[in-house]
Amino acid sequence: MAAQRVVIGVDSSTQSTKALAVDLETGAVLGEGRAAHAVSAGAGRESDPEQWWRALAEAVAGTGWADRAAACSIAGQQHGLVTLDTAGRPVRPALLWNDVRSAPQATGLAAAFGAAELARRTGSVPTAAFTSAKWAWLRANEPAAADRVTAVRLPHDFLTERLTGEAVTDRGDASGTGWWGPDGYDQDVLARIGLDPGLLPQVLPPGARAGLVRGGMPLREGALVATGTGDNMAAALGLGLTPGRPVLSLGTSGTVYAVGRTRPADPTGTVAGFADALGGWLPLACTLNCALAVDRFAALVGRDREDVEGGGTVVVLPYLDGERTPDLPGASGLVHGLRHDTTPGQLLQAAYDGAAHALLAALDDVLRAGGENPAPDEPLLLIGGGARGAAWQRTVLRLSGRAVQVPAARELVALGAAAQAAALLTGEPADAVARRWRTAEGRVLEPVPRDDDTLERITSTLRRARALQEVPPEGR
Ligand SMILES: Nc1ncnc2c1ncn2[C@@H]1O[C@H](COP(=O)(O)OP(=O)(O)O)[C@@H](O)[C@H]1O
Ligand SMILES: O=C(CO)[C@@H](O)[C@H](O)COP(=O)(O)O
Repeated sequence: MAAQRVVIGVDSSTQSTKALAVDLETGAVLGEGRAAHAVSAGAGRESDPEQWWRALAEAVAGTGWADRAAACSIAGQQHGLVTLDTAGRPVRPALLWNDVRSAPQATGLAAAFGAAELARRTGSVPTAAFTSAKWAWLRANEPAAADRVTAVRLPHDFLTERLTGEAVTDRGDASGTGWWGPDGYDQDVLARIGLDPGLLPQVLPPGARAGLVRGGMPLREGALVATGTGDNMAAALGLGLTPGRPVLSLGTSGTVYAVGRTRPADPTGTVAGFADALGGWLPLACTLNCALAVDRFAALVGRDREDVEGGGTVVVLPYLDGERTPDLPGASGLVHGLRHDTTPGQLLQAAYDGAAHALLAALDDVLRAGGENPAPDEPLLLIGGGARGAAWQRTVLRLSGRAVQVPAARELVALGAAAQAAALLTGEPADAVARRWRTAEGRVLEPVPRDDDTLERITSTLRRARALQEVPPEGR
């Protein structure tokens, strides 16, 4: 009865699709598949949703269980604007979470409603990342394309709908649109950006079934499909996260978050007030430049990513994609404090430090926004591609001053999706499935004294460099 025992979880994230086939009882990973995505360069960040669909087929085939799994679920990068025509085909490439061209539209929305009022309504003050700003950008810059749109989806909704034929989403990913609040879609925000609510998917309750896999699909016909969710919400499920336990995720984006018991509404916009994929909240701060930006910096200085050196006073703000935390969408990379004796290894270490700085600074705000008390003794869970790197681990230990736990399980977003799929079969909450699978277990790295001098040097450089960084983003 193999079909009863195995579920597939998918992470369709910025750089790739990753799929895991997981044993329902034990959580053992039975097979893995992966396929890369292309992201546009230049002023914007776009990807073709058809490419995600092909990558999904390749990744699930790679698990070896696509034709036998009993249930599946798809998690995806948050916020992306997927626009479809009457045939369900993309009208244009998706505008991704790290496309900063929509910054003026985000500012316009905050000005129209008031930042505090938007935080009260939708949980968040929108930045360029939010789908509401992206739709407003499309309306302003490509009105003919916007007029052809008959359905608006998030990346994971698009893939779930292709599999099932059902136009549905979940509260976690919906909370990153900027047009969803506790009472459902916010009609005033939608009216302001000129988006017909009839174009949006239905928000299903936590634990609901999205539908069944249709015939002719890359997964077994009739397999159950869970709602899926945003990648950060899925990782929270995948860790079996309980309230107040902080997570730092080092991927293309850097994120810091914790499950909260109270609904966040940070009027400063540093903490996004997301919902989780269950009934709670997931306050989160996100940077645009994390592991990918540091790797790019390593290539620039001609070093392997682990080839770092301590010492020196150079500061790097690695804002290669603009930045979201702090909200400087037009910012660019900046090196300050170079001396004759600065080494390439010190420059690279400074890039790690500059990438970690804002995330760690936001950690306590994230906890407070969810109604939790900061608990400095609680080990920080470290996940995402960067969590495997020794230089990243040492950087986080040194700049946080706290213990760090690195789960042995690697693909926590895909595991969270798998837990959501498993929950459809067993009736358990998805986070309880993940705790039963012991997914968060892993090495705990002992704390070291916090390097306050480095943190202060970065804070001070950031403050003095504001005139250079507070510029409009390139592009329309
Ligand atoms: N062993 C490693 N050590 C340090 N960094 C790594 C390692 N493997 C991957 N990375 C970094 O992780 C990034 C991918 O992270 P991941 O969380 O998979 O990305 P995504 O944002 O697409 O979800 C890569 O761009 C790379 O910078
Ligand atoms: O925008 C956010 C969170 O608000 C990002 O975290 C995206 O969800 C993309 O994630 P990765 O592809 O880097 O995992």
